[in-house]
Amino acid sequence: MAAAAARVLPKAVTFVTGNAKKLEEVRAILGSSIPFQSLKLDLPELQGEPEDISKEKARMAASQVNGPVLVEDTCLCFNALKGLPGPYIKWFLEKTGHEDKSAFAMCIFSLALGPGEEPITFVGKTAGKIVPARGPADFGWDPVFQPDGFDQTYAEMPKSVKNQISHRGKALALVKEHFAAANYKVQNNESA
Ligand SMILES: O=c1[nH]c(=O)c2ncn([C@@H]3O[C@H](COP(=O)(O)OP(=O)(O)OP(=O)(O)O)[C@@H](O)[C@H]3O)c2[nH]1
Ligand SMILES: [Mg+2]
Repeated sequence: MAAAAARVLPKAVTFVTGNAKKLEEVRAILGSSIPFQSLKLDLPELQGEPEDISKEKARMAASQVNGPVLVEDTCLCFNALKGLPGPYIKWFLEKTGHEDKSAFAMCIFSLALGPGEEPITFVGKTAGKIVPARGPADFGWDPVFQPDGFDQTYAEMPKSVKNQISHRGKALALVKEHFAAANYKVQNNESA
């Protein structure tokens, strides 16, 4: 019996983000494994469960792009605060006496093949702890997150090492597996 026909996409997948540092990492991690173009859009910052936020971002992006999109939502979550995500990090570090500085970085990619299509999610998590800042401060909380098994923070390690072990690297490994299995065909390959 012949294999199921590959799904034809009207154009290459667009990775939508307003964050240049994310785009830099996604490019480095994906290389030429998945042909994609990118678009800088400031999507609304939604509230809710990380997976729902990521899916909703994908729905909004797919309707704006009118085609297949990939988006991601990232958070740094503290085990001491039952996984409460990111924005309270400064307060957490300076004002709280929590003994438990363990945390995890989580990245949830969502792929929507077009407007109105249910997004598929890919989750990557890296466990570590929150430490006083070390290393270059050009990407969010990289200086204060030290992954388990390493004596450097994300900011201190070479990019190639971060990308191999990071929340983003792990989630993108799943995205790559999905693309390899799905074998999408792009109708009008005008991606760069
Ligand atoms: O130190 C970091 N290392 C990382 O690997 C990383 N990934 C994301 N972030 C930051 O975490 C917040 C998430 O927000 P976020 O997912 O909504 O992203 P964003 O709003 O910047 O872009 P986007 O939503 O347009 O894609 C933003 O402040 C990002 O700068 C990171 N910080
Ligand atoms: Mg955002």
